[in-house]
Amino acid sequence: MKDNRQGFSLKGIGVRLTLILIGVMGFYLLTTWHNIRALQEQSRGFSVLSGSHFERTMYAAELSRDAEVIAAQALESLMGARRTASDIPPIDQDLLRIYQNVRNEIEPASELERLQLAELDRWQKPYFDSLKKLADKLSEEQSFQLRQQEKLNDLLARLKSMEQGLASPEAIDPAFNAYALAALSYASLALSSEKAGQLRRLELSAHKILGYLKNLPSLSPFQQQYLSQLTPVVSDAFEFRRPVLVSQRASLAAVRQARLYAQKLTTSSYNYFLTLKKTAMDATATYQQLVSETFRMIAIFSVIFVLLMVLTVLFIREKVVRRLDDLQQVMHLHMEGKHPEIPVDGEDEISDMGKAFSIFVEARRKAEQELIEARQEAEDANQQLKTLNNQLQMLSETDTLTQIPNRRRFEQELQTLWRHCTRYSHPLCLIIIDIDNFKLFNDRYGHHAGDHCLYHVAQLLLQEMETCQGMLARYGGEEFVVLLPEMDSIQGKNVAEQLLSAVKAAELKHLGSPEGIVTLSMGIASCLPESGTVPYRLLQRADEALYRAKNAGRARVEVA
Ligand SMILES: Nc1nc2c(ncn2[C@@H]2O[C@H](COP(=O)(O)OP(=O)(O)OP(=O)(O)O)[C@@H](O)[C@H]2O)c(=O)[nH]1
Repeated sequence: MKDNRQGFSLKGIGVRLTLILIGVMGFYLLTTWHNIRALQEQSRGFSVLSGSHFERTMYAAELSRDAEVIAAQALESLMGARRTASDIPPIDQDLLRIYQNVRNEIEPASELERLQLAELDRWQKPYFDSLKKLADKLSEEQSFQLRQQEKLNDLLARLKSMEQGLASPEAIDPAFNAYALAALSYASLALSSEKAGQLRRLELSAHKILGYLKNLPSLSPFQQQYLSQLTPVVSDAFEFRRPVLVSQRASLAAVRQARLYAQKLTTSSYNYFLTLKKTAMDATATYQQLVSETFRMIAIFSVIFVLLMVLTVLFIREKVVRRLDDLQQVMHLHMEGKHPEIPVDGEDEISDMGKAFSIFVEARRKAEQELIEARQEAEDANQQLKTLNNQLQMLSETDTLTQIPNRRRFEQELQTLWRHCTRYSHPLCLIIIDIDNFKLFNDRYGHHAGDHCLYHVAQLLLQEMETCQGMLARYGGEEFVVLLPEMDSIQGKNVAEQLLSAVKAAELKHLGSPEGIVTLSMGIASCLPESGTVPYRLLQRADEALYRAKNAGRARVEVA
């Protein structure tokens, strides 16, 4: 059995639609996969950004802040040391530890970061060493100040005592008193002096006054004793202040050193912070770019997807639905008997349907054509049969020799006219015609000539009968008969005379006849047929009339 199913072909509408749908679905899966990957990439980037860049940036910020706090605390310590010897806050060891912990958390992520962390580490040790040195210095200064406090109190008491000494009754020289008071003032100013140069200038001034007082010409015993006490007090004041200034200068230098390192450290950590911040900003920009790219791709894919779907719908509408509608319409029109052109374009299932329908229509058209032709042939055969039947009928009712109705036909017509005239009470006239001396004609001219004569006479009679309504037939042998419906004997006789004259006028040669030509004898009879009667009597009467015409000499008409 033949398998009519089509194999795999790209021209098939089903295969094409399937491929299109697979393509659209594949595109959809591809774009979805791409978007998922992009989102995963963005998610990972964002995790790195938040988990690494921002964390390390925060560490860098903490580092910078810790360095600043430690530096500020060191300054605070210094200020406290200058205010009072008992009020020096210690440098917070926790901050140092925290700073170190934060630093340990940071690992460089690039060459630039590594260099910046190296710079940070470069200043880290000197900075903390300087802080330690500062702390030691401040501690040392604290103990130094505690030791100096007693000396200071003693010195202040001695200065006060010397000042009070000038108010005794023995201090009567105002100039001496003024110079001594000036020397005491310089000594007092030395105790609050902040700079070594200033201290030296005050000391020079004080020693100049003391030299002047010693060189006075007439010093009283009181004045000599007072001067011997004043000179060590003034010298002690300057000797006391000098180490204090040295100690303060050393502390200040330690603070400046710590401050310098702090500045270096904070600058390094701030630079590192700026680098990490830039890295984080770059990562954020990259992330934003990825997001923008994803949105752009999604928008492009969506537009392409929508376009593909629209094209698919248009393709289905144009290549399937419209063609199916057209084919359906054409099929309906064919079913209604119209014959529009069947669409068979393409090589897919629909065009195959059109071709199959076209083959069916063509087969049907051929079948109908064959049916029509068969019908036509049948009709032709029928017509032919009818003609043959008619011819047969004619032959069966026509005399072969004379080509006029034979006796059988005559008798049928006689029965018909008999009934007709009976019904309508019309007369019916009958003429029997006999060729005179025909035996002699045969004998003289031969039977064949006799046949020809019979034919000739019949045709002459037939020709004459065209002018009147009636029927001519060969009754048998050389006898003819004429039926004249609705005619009486008189009218019948006129017709008979007319027939007689016509044959006579033809002058058919018959040397056996007294007149030398073919003549006719006729017997006429007519009647009003009645119901229940038969025409036999009418025939008999016409025959009797013919007999009389023969006996009367032939070539004449006799009426019954
Ligand atoms: N040639 C030919 N002769 C026929 C035909 N039928 C009859 N006859 C002849 O017609 C003749 C009739 O002769 P008859 O009956 O004696 O009559 P007749 O000779 O005509 O004499 P009347 O009738 O008395 O005038 C016969 O000789 C028949 O042979 C026919 O079909 N052909």
